[in-house]
Amino acid sequence: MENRGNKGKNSKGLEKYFLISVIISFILLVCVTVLFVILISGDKFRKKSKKNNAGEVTEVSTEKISGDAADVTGDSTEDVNGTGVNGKNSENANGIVENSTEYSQSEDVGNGEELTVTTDEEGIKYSNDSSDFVVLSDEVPGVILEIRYYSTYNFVGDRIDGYEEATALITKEAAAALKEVSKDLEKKGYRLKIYDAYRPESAVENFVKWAEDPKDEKMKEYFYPDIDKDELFERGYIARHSGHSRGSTVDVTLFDMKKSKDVDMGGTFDYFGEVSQSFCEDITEEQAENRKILRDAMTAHGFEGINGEWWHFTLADEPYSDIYFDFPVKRDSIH
Ligand SMILES: C[C@@H](N)C(=O)N[C@H](C)C(=O)O
Ligand SMILES: [Zn+2]
Repeated sequence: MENRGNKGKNSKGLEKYFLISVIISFILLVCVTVLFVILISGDKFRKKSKKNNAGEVTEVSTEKISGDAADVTGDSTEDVNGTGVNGKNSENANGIVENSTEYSQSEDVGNGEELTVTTDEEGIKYSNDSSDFVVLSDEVPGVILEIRYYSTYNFVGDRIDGYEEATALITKEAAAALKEVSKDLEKKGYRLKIYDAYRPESAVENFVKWAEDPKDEKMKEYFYPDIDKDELFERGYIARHSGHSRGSTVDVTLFDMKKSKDVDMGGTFDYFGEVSQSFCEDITEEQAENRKILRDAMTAHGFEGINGEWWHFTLADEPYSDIYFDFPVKRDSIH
């Protein structure tokens, strides 16, 4: 009887130890899990927080996403703090897809205005805020528009992405300066004819895509007969980040009101070759003088030309010297 009583006591004691060790193991498991979760989320937070130029903390994800690249290629857009973060995914050499994310912030652009600006992984700033832009023909009476990238008569041979109407948009500052240029030239019997003004980033992307297709040379004989298509960017005839996208650049020529025709500049718009150089010596004196009339009128009101293209001028004191805009060329883009 006493033996049976001891056996009963021993098995109860064993049960007790078993129960206690189960409880301890369970508590240990919970602790390890909690610790693991804290470590993981801490790491993620450290990666996501980065100070922007203004000293504010902005979301910048450098998160690595492994797995099937096909699932994650393309652009992703995610709203963060109401401003937006655009992630562009690219696969690295190890087959890991890196989400090198752009970030957006509100930026004081120095003229009392705040713009929402997105900075990409190369540090290039973009905005789709058109609030400082106007319709050029509303501000400069008598200006003539021949918007080549809306038409198909340009070096690509098609309407260019982002040109949705045959109109010209430009910053208020550049429009005010052009108005003065136009007034001066009118006294001499000329009007300004505009080929291009603000150029959306999407248009530049269209140029880049076109340049990557060596078979598409349908406009070669008119615009670049002596230059290999694959050298147009390299030689500076077309820019990957164009001053036009900053909103204060125009491509312009003179229209003679008495003769009712374009003034002879000894070369045509977007001809990629030496004759387009502003001070080309291979043109007549009269043609050189005509280029001078245009250049003098533009520089008198704050524009600067470039050597490679007699028709291309940028407002020297441009309001957005490092911001590239991307909204469509159409009246509706202006509020
Ligand atoms: C493409 C041509 N019209 C032009 O604008 N070229 C300059 C270099 C640019 O792309 O800004
Ligand atoms: Zn130009």
